Amino acid sequence: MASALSDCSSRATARLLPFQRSVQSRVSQFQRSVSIAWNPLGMNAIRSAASPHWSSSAVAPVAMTTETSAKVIDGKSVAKQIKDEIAGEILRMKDGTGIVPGLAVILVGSRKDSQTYVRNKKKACEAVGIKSYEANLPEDSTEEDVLKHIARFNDDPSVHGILVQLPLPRHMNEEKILNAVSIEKDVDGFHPLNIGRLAMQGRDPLFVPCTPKGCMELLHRYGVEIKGKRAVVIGRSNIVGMPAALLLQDAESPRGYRLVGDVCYEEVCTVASAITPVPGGVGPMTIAMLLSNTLSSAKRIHNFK
Ligand SMILES: Nc1nc(=O)c2c([nH]1)NC[C@@H]1CN(c3ccc(C(=O)N[C@@H](CCC(=O)O)C(=O)O)cc3)C=[N+]21
Repeated sequence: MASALSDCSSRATARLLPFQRSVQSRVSQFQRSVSIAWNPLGMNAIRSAASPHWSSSAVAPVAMTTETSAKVIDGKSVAKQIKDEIAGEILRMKDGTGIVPGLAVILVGSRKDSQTYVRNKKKACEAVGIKSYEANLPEDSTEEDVLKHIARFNDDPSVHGILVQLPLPRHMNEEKILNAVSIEKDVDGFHPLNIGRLAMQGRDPLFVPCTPKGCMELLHRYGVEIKGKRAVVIGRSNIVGMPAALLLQDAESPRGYRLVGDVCYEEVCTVASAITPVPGGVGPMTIAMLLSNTLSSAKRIHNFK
């Protein structure tokens, strides 16, 4: 048995061969979103495996002509549940302290996809009671312009999370800009210090990157045990693949690297016990985790338990 998280930023595009009986998942980023597939029980067990952890309302079978088909992990419904929990916590915090969490998003340029993501994040913030702040800078801004906005948000006590929408225009040094975000407000978890801490035993990062965190949360909420399983992560981008691998290792999985390839959803459905769809899988979870990180940040900064 094996599982895989694949990151479509990698060049690997091989299709899963059904006879391998291995589990594949796909974690893509940016324009595409993410799938997780998991086969903890093996193919024969799939149809009879009615684990008590699987909430029937959150699980739907995929229409397939083949004999077996994976449970579809409903990221959208889990994300909604999490957002409801967050909204409750924000009310409690507001009642207790008068403070509401604030998220600042910096968008440079006018990429349509980035504008859509930013709009969706803003809507999600409003829905749970997070105040959102926005800085929209023109494509030809300088690094210094962006750094100035980061510094302003770093110093603004009503802002608890800062997100610099990626990708940045080519003329900018991404590392330099992400480095400037205060580590206490780095709700994306992209600051080198947060990523470094994720890799170190016994030094918890202040924030875990939202997409891999969302994948782990889906596995957790669906009762999928990670300990002792073999996991394959495809792609090692700083924001999805690499932190995903670190989080899975944390769960005491054996270590090792091997390139497997991208996933073919239709084929994987026949061998995996569970898979996340696109849309409605990891994408909505990414946003829910961003809200969760922003809430945790506000709680930490104001010492609200
Ligand atoms: N600093 C930064 N942090 C990010 O977290 C970040 C980023 N930059 N740049 C872009 C990527 C992409 N990303 C997505 C979030 C939600 C969906 C999402 O909710 N997708 C929906 C589909 C939406 C649609 O209808 O197209 C779904 O999968 O169901 C997708 C992609 C966050 N990103």
